[in-house]
Amino acid sequence: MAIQRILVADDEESIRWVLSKALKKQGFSVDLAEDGSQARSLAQKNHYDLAILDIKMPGVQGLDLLKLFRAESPDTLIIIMTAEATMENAVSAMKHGAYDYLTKPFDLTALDAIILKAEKAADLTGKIDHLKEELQDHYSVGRAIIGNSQAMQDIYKILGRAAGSDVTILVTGESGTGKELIARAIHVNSQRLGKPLIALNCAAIPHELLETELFGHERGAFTGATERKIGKFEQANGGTLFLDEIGDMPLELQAKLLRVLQEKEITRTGGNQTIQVDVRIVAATNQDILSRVKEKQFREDLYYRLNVVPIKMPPLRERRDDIPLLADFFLQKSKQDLGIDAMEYSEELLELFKTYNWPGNVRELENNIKRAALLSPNQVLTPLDFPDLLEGKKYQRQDESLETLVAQKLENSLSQMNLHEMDTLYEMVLHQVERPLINIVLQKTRGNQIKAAQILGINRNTLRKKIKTLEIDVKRGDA
Ligand SMILES: Nc1ncnc2c1ncn2[C@@H]1O[C@H](COP(=O)(O)OP(=O)(O)OP(=O)(O)O)[C@@H](O)[C@H]1O
Repeated sequence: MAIQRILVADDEESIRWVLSKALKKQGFSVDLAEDGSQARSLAQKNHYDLAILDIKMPGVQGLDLLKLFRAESPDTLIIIMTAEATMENAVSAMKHGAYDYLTKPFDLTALDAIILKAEKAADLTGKIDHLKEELQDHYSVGRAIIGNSQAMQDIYKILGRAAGSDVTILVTGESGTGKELIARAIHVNSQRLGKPLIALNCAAIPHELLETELFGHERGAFTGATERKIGKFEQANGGTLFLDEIGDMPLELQAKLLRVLQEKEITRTGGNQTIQVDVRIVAATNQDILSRVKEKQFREDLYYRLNVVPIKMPPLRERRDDIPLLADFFLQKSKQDLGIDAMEYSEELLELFKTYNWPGNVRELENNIKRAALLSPNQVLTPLDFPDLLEGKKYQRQDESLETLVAQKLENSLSQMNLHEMDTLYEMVLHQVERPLINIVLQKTRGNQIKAAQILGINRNTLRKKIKTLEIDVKRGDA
């Protein structure tokens, strides 16, 4: 990751002008903000490799911007500009994670020296990130596929036969049946292991951006293309490209994809150079792709080009034999993640698992088990720990719902208070709910705040603030 895009925020026009000129001359792309609020909205829209922020600005101050960057874009390097070289300023900037600071007035050689140092740091960070990704890739690409049912064994056979060659594979099946897992297994079992496995979800990206996402673009290819972008095809060169939800690809792009697959070369948008690519394609869809072909929404020629080897993932309800194995696997995983030793299923629950319909397939089973392991105070999990499944089966006992329990408790407590004398009731009640909630989750995660924030679905910083204001003892996990 070299430095390409820089944000300069200063309310003095002359400083903006000098910095912008000097930085652009060195080939950087530069955005300017004349106050803190403008800087903040630019930072929310774009990613900056480096931000040079004045410490004192109207609107949001430089140090607050610095904190914002640290929280939302931690890899952006920050240089703070201060008018006076007071120690408080410098210390405060560095303490909050600034990369360096400049004292005004500065000459451009001081700026050059800092930029050069920052470039080296960015380069190093890029290398470390790359190594981390490689390591992560190595350990996560080959995630275990669980299942011994006949249906899964048939799939393993096809996988074994087809993975080693470069044939294109089309994986179909309902959502949550493990299509992405299969794509990873294909990559891991091919000669392309060690090369990139790049995934693109065609449904998650707006149609108009999909083309440049796949093939990249040159700088200046269209308004807003301030930098060259390398597309997924080039990123996957030598490896595998997993095109998820291929059924959602717009027709014009299908034609282009077909050409690329035949010619094995791409052209970046706005460019005229053809680039050779050696990429193995695994595509997946949860739609009935043949009906899309009949409706002329999916090109027949592309369908045949992708569907050289079809793999159809069976829904979980059609391979119920695998349910106990999967349930065990996910419970072990949750116990490990949460640091719990003892927890098991009741017979009744296993029966419910086997008879439930699982419209969300393996993903639904996995998520339900994770949630129950986290929230249940019991060592033996029963159907009551799985309200979603009971709701699905329509025999949930209303009086067990959390809301009803809280309402009863609240009514009891409030009846013993003189409400007319209260002035912070709302806050007091919220604290009393928040404190035990955060405590329980912290206990389950053994004080790991990153995991706890993830489980609660709140920002790490928000959790940190709450721990402070609610005076929760993190080590012990109680107040
Ligand atoms: N056989 C399996 N063994 C272990 N875990 C599985 C299995 N099948 C699916 N999973 C897990 O279920 C979750 C969903 O799987 P995956 O994302 O591969 O499904 P998908 O079919 O690609 O879903 P979607 O169509 O919604 O993208 C993942 O967390 C995955 O690890």
